[in-house]
Order: sequence, then C-alpha cells, then structure tokens
Amino acid sequence: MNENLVLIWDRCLQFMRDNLNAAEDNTDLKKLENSFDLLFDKVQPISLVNNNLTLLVPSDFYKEYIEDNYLSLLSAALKKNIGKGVKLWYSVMENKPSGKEKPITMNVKGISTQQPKIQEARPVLRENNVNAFAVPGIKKINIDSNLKADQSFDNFIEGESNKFASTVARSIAKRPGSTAFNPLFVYGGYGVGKTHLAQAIGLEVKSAYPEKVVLYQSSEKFIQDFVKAAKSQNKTDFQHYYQMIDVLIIDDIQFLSGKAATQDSFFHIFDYLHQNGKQIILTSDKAPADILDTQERIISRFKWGLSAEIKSPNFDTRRKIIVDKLSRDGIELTDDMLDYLASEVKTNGVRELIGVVNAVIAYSTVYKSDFSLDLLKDTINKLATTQKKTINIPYIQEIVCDYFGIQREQLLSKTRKREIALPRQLAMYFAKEYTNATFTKIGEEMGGKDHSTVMYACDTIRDVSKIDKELKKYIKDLKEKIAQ
Ligand SMILES: Nc1ncnc2c1ncn2[C@@H]1O[C@H](COP(=O)(O)OP(=O)(O)OP(=O)(O)O)[C@@H](O)[C@H]1O
Repeated sequence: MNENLVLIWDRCLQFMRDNLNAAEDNTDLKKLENSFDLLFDKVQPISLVNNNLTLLVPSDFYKEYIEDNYLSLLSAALKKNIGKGVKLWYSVMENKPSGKEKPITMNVKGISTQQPKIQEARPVLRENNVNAFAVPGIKKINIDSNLKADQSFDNFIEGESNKFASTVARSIAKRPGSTAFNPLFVYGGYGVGKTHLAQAIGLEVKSAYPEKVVLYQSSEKFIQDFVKAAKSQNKTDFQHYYQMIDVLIIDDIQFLSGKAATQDSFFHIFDYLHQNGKQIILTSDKAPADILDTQERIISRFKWGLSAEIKSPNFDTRRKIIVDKLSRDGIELTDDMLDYLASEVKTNGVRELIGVVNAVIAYSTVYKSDFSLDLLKDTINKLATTQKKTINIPYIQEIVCDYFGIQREQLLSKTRKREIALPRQLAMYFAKEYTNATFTKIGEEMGGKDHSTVMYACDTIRDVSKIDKELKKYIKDLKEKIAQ
C-alpha cells in the first residue's frame, strides 16, 4: 500500500477519533466512540487517484454503517486531510448470492466532499424486479404482528456477544427492506437473545412505519399452518397471506429441516418478498451452512443478506443485564453482590440468568436491607440445588424406561410393538406436560420423530386415559416418580 496514503488515512482516523472524544455533550457521538475502532480496524484505504479515495470494506454493512453514522465526520476528515472535492469509493468484499465461497470485490460510489450524498450501494438488490408470484389485487390486511412490547431495543442489553447482530438489527429497523441485509439471519445457542432481537426490529418498524405489515411467526406455527392449508387445498392462499407482509420474521427456521413441501412454499414466499424489497428476518440455532435436510436453494438464500451470530454473554454483559433487570424492579445491589452474581451465574443463555435474577428480586424484596452478600450466596446455592432437579426430557425418558423395564434405545427406536410404543407415547406426553419443549423439540429428542407424531401421542394418551384404567394407573405412578 502507498505509504503516503497510509499516513493520510491515519490522519483522517485521528481527526475522527479526536472529534468523537471531544463530543462529551453529544451522546449520539459518544455512543459511536465505542464502535469506532471495531469498525475502522477492518477498513483499509486502497488507492487515492485524482482525488478519488477508495476504501476496502469487508461487506456492505460497513459501507452502510459508515455512511449512516460517520458521514459528516468522515467528510470533514477528508476535506481537512486531502482537500475539497474528494470522492469516496468503496470496494466491498462479499459472497455472491450464488453461495460461492470466494470473496469478490465490487466498486461502489460513496460520498464526495463536494456533494456528501449517500449513493445506493447495491442497486441490484433494491430494484423492484418483476416478480413471478405477483397476484394482482392483493390488499393489505390488519393482522396481529405477534410482537411482545417488552422485547424492544430499549430492553436489549448490548455487549461483545451480540454487538454486531444488534447494530445490524438497528440499521434494518431504520430502513427495513432497503439495506443490503436481506435476509438478516441471526443464529446462536439456546436463550442468547435471538428472538428478542428479531422482535425488537419488528417493534421498531411498527413504531416508525405504522403502515407496514409486520409478522413474527414461529416456524412451528408456519409449518402447522402450511400443513393445514395443504390438507384443505389452500396452499395458494397460505402463500398469498405471507406475501402481503412487509417485514416477515420467522423464528427457529432450522425446524423447516426435512419438510420438503413446506420448504417449497417458503421458497416462493421468500423470493416474492425479497424481489419486492420486503424485509425478511430469520433466526436459527445453527449457521446456514450447518442446517441439515434443507434444499440448497434455500440455504443459499439464507446467505444472500447477512448472517450474524449471537454468542453467550461474557461477564460484563451478564453484569449489565443483571443491573438493568434489577433497576427495572427498583432494586439496587452493592458492587460485590453484582460481581458475585455475574461471575457465579455462568449459564450459556440469558434465559436462565434472568430466572436467577427474578429469584434474587423475590428474596431481596422479602429481606429488604438485610439482603446481604451472604444471603445472596445462600440464594444462589439453593437455586443450584433446585436446578439439579429440573425436569427435562432425558430425565423423563429415564423414569419411563425404569418403570417399564426397557432400554433407552428401545424407547427411541421406531418399533411399533405395544410394549415399547406405549412407553414412548407416555414419555412424549410427560415431556409436553412437564417441560417447555415444543412438539418439534420433543420429537428430536425422542429419536428424531416428526412433530405430528408427538402431537398424536399426546392427544392419544390424553383421550385414552379418560377411559382406560390401566393407562390411568401408569400416568399416576409416573407422575409420582417424576415429581420425587
Ligand atoms: N441482551 C439481552 N438483553 C436483555 N434481555 C435479553 C438479552 N438476551 C436475551 N434476553 C432475554 O433472555 C430471554 C431469552 O431470550 P430469547 O428468547 O430471545 O432467546 P433465543 O436465543 O431466541 O432462545 P431460543 O434458542 O430458545 O429460541 C428473553 O427473556 C430475552 O428477553
């Protein structure tokens, strides 16, 4: 790289940094200070020819984030260090929608210090292409968006584990369907905040653009609706319904695995929405490449926009979440208590952390000013003991196998022999009764059974136990054993 260019760019960065640091009275700029190095570390100047400066950026996200947040600062830095009339170009590294791994670069015009106007980065994504599934005469309808008011950006604590995903989410919420992040594919482990973030986008869009139709849907509901529609020959209506949505959020998209017909329908909905500049947000417990039994054309579409991972929160983020949650309930703990909580409760997801904080809130409300570090430690120990007794699917399987004297492998097998099939149905029934697991999740843990098999098992046990004395006794005995 040209040494002179490096020096000039360094001076520009320094100018921007200095001005962010000085912006004590401007909270918006102060917020940007935190992301400055994170962002500009990955940006390189690659040429400066005839007042045309080209920056190499890892993806469209960087270009858009720079232009959304640093436009005037960057413009001033270029003017000061290079002179008037500098034109800025971006060279964007990215994966092609075909899913090919090899990065390509693409030159995109950016700001000019004469006319600091934002240029469209990828017109091809924003064109209103003619779409193959257009149905004339579709009218907007009022639907329940399935959004929960408490899952907003305001309640979402940012930290290293989710910084990237939440920054992108906020960008999308400002301009749904008009950024390059379409679809946004958020993935990560259990309870790390994927649903919360996806819901926050929906809420923000609804508040900024009330006329937009936003729909949050679990993939289970999507699959159930599809199956119902297919049975009653209403597949076209099903598709049309989803094609009316402006911002479609589908949670836990990995559950579409192995459902070829639902995938076909999803494919058509996806293409229609994408081609019409509608925003699609998907969450999953796996990265696109790790999702099994899903058509390649769908996996490649997952990669078209942006995949953002949310990881388990680190100490700092856990601490911030705890402080935020407590303060909402008007509770203050001392620093050593907060440190203790954040370091001891190292659950993977945020869900368990919130469970523990709720218990702490309950105890501190009872003990008030007597709630000390020792009492807090005691509370956490008690919780740890109770948590060991948590009823989960493997625990239910163990009890059922013990009771009927069968092996776990037999329980999870496909055999339809009554002496195995009945315990299996009972295990499914108790899994639904005693855990929060979905039908799909239970099916997965019961040896890869379909969610409809689990639904059928639960219905059967419920119905037959009303008249069958033997089954009634099994249920009574097993209930006692599970609760012990
Ligand atoms: N960063 C965060 N700030 C505040 N609350 C959070 C955060 N992350 C998660 N939560 C809370 O933790 C709980 C679990 O989060 P959420 O349901 O979004 O997880 P998830 O990743 O979708 O989980 P799953 O894999 O089970 O679907 C929710 O109550 C959510 O509000």
